[in-house]
Amino acid sequence: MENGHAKNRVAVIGSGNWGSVASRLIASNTAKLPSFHDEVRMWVFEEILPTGKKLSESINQANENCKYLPGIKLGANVIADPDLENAVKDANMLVFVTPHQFVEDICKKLAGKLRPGTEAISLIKGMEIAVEKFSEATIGYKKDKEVATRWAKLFTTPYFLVSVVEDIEGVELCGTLKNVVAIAAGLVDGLDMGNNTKAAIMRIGLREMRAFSKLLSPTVRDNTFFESCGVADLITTCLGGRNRRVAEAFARNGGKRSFDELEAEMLHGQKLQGVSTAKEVYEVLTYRGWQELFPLLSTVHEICIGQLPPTSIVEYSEHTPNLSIISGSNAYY
Ligand SMILES: NC(=O)C1=CN([C@@H]2O[C@H](COP(=O)(O)OP(=O)(O)OC[C@H]3O[C@@H](n4cnc5c(N)ncnc54)[C@H](O)[C@@H]3O)[C@@H](O)[C@H]2O)C=CC1
Ligand SMILES: O=C(CO)COP(=O)(O)O
Repeated sequence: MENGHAKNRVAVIGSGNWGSVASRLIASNTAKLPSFHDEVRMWVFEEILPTGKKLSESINQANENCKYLPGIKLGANVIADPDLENAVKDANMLVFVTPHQFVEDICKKLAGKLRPGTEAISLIKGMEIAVEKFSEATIGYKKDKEVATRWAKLFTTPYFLVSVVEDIEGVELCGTLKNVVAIAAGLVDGLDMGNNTKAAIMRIGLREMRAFSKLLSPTVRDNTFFESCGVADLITTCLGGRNRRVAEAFARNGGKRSFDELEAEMLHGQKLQGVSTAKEVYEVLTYRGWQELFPLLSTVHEICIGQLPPTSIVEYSEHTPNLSIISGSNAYY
């Protein structure tokens, strides 16, 4: 018996690429661990496939998400459920893993529908784990290490190492901000600027991530940026992620085709997070008067909305008066 329940029941809210991978990973553990019910309910945002079949039915029949994670069996104990309320009604552990733009609406629908004492985690990390290549992740927690450890147990496998860090805000902000830097890295790729430029962009991006996080939330720890959720996730996403790939196409098209158009064409229903995150970050920068402190984060948004050309990603330094801060000794950098 853990956290007051006879057995923990897990529901995964989301069934995209990472949502499907997470469900598979979790289900492989719930099937083995006596403190968990075997079944993992996976809420599916219902879609009709080109065959005319419902996505949720297709997943349950094939034990595979043919749209978002084709070719990978999820495990017989993963049950796709298009009814959000039904998917969570028996669960005491919720795993949120939808694109962030949908979370508010989902939370409104869940208000008042959860069992008392229900715990939740938000997934922020991305790697090639569906095919069981070695990777790792970080769980951020506040005070209660026992809760964090229970979540870590749910995710850890021999090929997926999970560490816990007492810094929720730092872990969250790492996962959020690296998607903006990934857009910058993709632009550099699309401009054929080469590895040195890309490495410089990643380095400046990491410094801006850390500085922005610490300004926003002074409890954020430096060490968090050296965990898997920090530098490792930044590297993987800048080398191979969806944000990087679509940004590369955006730059190759000279900014003439919008991110929305390229996302729809290239990702087939998967969602970019970096473009909307850049906008949200920009709003904070503008509101707080921090724009000049964060030239990279600001420039990414201005490029995404067509205010600046893609080439500005390597030019902002020339007309940004505060850039010296980045290489200087500013307390935040
Ligand atoms: N794919 C990856 O490697 C990783 C992704 N993440 C994060 O996890 C979150 C989810 O990403 P993925 O699972 O990759 O999703 P995805 O981008 O592969 O798929 C999009 C998902 O959104 C759903 N959707 C579309 N419209 C919706 C609506 N109106 N309401 C609710 N859902 C809707 C789709 O049905 C689909 O499940 C994102 O924030 C992403 O950044 C985190 C780590 C790794
Ligand atoms: O980690 C990820 C999202 O947070 C995956 O990155 P991409 O969406 O760029 O593939």
